[in-house]
Amino acid sequence: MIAGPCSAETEEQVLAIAHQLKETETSIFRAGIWKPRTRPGSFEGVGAVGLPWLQRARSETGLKMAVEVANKAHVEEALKADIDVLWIGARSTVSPFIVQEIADALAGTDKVVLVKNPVNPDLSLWLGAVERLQKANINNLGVIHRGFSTYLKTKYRNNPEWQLAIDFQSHFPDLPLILDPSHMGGRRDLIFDLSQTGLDLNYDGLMIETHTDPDNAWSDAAQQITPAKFKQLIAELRVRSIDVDAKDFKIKIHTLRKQIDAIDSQILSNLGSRMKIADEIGRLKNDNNVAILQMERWNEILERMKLAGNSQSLSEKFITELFKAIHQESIEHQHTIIKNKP
Ligand SMILES: O=C(O)C(=O)C[C@]1(C(=O)O)C=C[C@@H](O)C=C1
Repeated sequence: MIAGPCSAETEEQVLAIAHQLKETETSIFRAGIWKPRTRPGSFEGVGAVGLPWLQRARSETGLKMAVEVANKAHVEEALKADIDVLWIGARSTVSPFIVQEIADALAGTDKVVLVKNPVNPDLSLWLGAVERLQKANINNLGVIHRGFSTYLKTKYRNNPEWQLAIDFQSHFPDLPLILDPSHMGGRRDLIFDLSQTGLDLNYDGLMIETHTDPDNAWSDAAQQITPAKFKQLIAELRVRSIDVDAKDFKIKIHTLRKQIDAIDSQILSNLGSRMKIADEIGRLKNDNNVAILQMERWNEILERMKLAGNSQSLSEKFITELFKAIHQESIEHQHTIIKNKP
């Protein structure tokens, strides 16, 4: 559990929050000292003067201290202050130059370094940042999933894109994966559900912004909660185990998974049959000099499937993505046919 204010504001604020969090499940206290803000003019952090506040909070509470670092100077200051955990923010992870600068400044450290996902949903940037740190011989690594920018309007400040984090994990299965529901949701009322989803997906930890007076926080007021609310939220969360030994569970899940395997094979075989028909249409189009893309027909299929999906409790988003992928594959098949048989 990592908790603490978005920003360190005053020494009193840091100490008050840390003392309240000491009575909770928190093991690491977070506080932004240098705050990268999208636009100039808002509070950009107290800077290095806040580091002694964190040192005092650590000696009074025993909590480990975490700050964000965004360049070489920040790393040097944070290491000098013996901060325990340093995290690289989403706006830094997008920049290989900055990540390299931070990695060089941290080279060989045994401090814990956490890498937030890049602002945009680009898996390679996230992987690349971790690789740069590993190359600099930094071995106490972890990652933080805080969601991604999107031009689509969603209820989240940063869209979760859960699959991207799962893809990340398949590349680095041993790195601790932490969820940041505060930045993902951007709203207090979304923190619980996001946290529970994280635990259901077997995340290793949570980073939650907490403040003694959230409404008057100097940054990100809408997404912070009081230490008391944090304590209650943690108590209500259900931590899942990856597996249980219960015989009944094992038998039931085995049977259900067999059913899924059979249905998956059926889906694949149906897709293969559909593609064979698309190939035939491709040959017909080629013989008659007809264009591959048939917008009207494609729209008709999509609308019909969305309606049918609805009655099977399948979301419009899922149906659209599924059929777009099928249509794309069909078009690629027809291209291959036309290329090979002019
Ligand atoms: O109906 C066609 O013309 C097809 O080639 C089939 C199909 C499809 O896969 O459904 C593929 C491409 C067209 O844009 C429309 C539909």
